[in-house]
Amino acid sequence: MPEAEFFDRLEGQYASGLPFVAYRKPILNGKKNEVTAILQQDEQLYHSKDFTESGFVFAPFDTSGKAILFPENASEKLIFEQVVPEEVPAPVTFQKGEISGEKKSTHIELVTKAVEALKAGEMEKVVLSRREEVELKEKDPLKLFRDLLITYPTAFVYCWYHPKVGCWLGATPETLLKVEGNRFKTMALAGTQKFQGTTDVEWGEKEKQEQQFVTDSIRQGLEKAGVSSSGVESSEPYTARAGNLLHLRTDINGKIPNSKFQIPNNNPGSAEKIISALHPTPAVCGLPREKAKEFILSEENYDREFYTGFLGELNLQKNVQRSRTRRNVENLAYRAVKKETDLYVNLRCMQIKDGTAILYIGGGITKDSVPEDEWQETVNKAETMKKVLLK
Ligand SMILES: C=C(O[C@H]1C=CC=C(C(=O)O)[C@@H]1O)C(=O)O
Repeated sequence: MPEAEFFDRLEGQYASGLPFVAYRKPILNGKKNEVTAILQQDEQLYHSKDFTESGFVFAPFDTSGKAILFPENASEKLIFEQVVPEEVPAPVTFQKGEISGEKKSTHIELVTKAVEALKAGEMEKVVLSRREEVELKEKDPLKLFRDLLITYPTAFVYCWYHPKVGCWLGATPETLLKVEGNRFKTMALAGTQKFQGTTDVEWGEKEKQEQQFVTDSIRQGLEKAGVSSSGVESSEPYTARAGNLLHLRTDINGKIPNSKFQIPNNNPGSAEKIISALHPTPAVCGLPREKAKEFILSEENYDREFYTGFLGELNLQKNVQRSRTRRNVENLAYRAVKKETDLYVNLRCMQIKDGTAILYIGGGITKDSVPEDEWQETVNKAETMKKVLLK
């Protein structure tokens, strides 16, 4: 479908107050640039019971909250091929919004309290966050989405809307889980520094340790979910760029080994166990998970809602390129039911409300964290989104 028609349909859906999501997966080696939209045909709020359904899921951080679903069978799907400029545009210079001194001191107090608890051995790591409001010049979320698409080719970029919930936008670097057939992929992402023209950088002990916690805990979680460690492979940690930031990343992938967790095409729901083993990862919550979650819920002083939750395709019918060769015709029955789950952690995101963007930004705290540095890290992360909002 032509790009103009795609966005006309989305504008129409938004103007009619009907739910939709538009998204593009990270572009790898300049290859895949499909932008997809899922347009729900009614304004009902559907929920996923156990991730056995098919559709697009939008889940909150707090697992006691319900995950919202745009069911595949109640939605229309649109696709256009994004033409990506050869050169990614240089980061836009933008006016820095004033951040109040009060915001800074509140965050520093929160981090200081956490460092004390970490030093006392109550937890090993906790991820703490804050919100920041930015007055929007461009108030149309779909225009902001178009800017995000161009600015962040290697992120999962989305714009999600439901009249009963609100509008969220983001460009996240973190995969929660990808399942195709009986293979899965996930990643351990943590540690942050500013990108200054090269990915060839040194990492401090604090960041290395913080990221190792995430890798270890994901592997343990997978094992608890029944995925034996012998079926899991991890890369060495490496530096990955996300906009104006760098993170330490380990890719983890493997085979879902026993028949109980096989994900054959007629049993699309078996991703559930792995989802609950992974979410919320120590990249967004902490370790031990329950202690860190308790600390976050009692000390952060606001509701994260969908920030650090997850979103993406759930058991969604995979797009198949159908050529007319005989072999493909014969394979069609099998191919047409091929399902894919592709979920991302909702980071570098914002909520659009009454002409204002509410940005959500956080960072991992360990006993060695320096509160002033942690504050600066949230300022750097906020820039990722402000680049598009304040240009
Ligand atoms: C919680 C966030 O980032 C996580 C992901 C990558 C690196 C992180 C860090 O260095 O602290 C965080 O764990 C956020 O961006 O709001």
